[in-house]
Amino acid sequence: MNGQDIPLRQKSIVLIGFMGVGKTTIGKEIAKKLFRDFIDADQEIEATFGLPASEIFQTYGEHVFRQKEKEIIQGLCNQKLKIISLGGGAFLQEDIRKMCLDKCIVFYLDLSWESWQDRISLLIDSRPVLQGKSLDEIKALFEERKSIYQDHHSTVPTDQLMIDEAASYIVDSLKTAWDIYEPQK
Ligand SMILES: Nc1ncnc2c1ncn2[C@@H]1O[C@H](COP(=O)(O)OP(=O)(O)OP(=O)(O)O)[C@@H](O)[C@H]1O
Ligand SMILES: O=C(O)C1=C[C@@H](O)[C@@H](O)[C@H](O)C1
Ligand SMILES: [Mg+2]
Repeated sequence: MNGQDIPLRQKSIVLIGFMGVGKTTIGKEIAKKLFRDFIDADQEIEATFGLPASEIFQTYGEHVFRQKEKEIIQGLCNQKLKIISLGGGAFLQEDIRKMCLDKCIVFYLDLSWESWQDRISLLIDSRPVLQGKSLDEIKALFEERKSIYQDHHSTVPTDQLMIDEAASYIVDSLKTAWDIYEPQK
């Protein structure tokens, strides 16, 4: 099915952004508020290999992780009414960007470097892409990755928002868009 054949109200919601901006945490809250299922692409990949992402990287290499990531996200994009959190590097792949933008509604969670740094201790052990990097190298990656997130439908400035507030912001903007573009009779 092409994206234009899916009613806006039924399109799955995709969250993108750098590691640790809150895609998984906020995604779960959105799912509760909209009574939809939540799916985390990273967790699906990890379940396929029976290994955490860091061990998939170590054992098979990043390219195997990325290949599986594309397959999994393709399957997820073909499902309606889901809330989907992508891994921070998923939008590096043009095919993934295209699929998500065509079939789903894509929200970019935008967090400043200053706020992101406060979370680093929560992330460093479980995100292979951060391991062995200095703070300057991580900052360079953070800045470089911004360009891949520029393809999206809506931005959520998350710096000043608690988890529940960010989820409400997304739900409210969805409801506004649904009412404008697909008013219920
Ligand atoms: N708006 C927020 N305010 C404060 N803390 C937050 C917020 N959003 C997320 N967090 C915290 O930041 C940490 C990282 O969040 P989360 O795992 O949801 O990020 P992610 O975007 O899914 O990362 P990844 O791409 O690596 O999977 C968690 O400990 C979470 O509780
Ligand atoms: O930013 C990245 O490249 C990654 C982010 C995580 O969500 C995982 O998808 C994996 O650790 C790679
Ligand atoms: Mg996550």
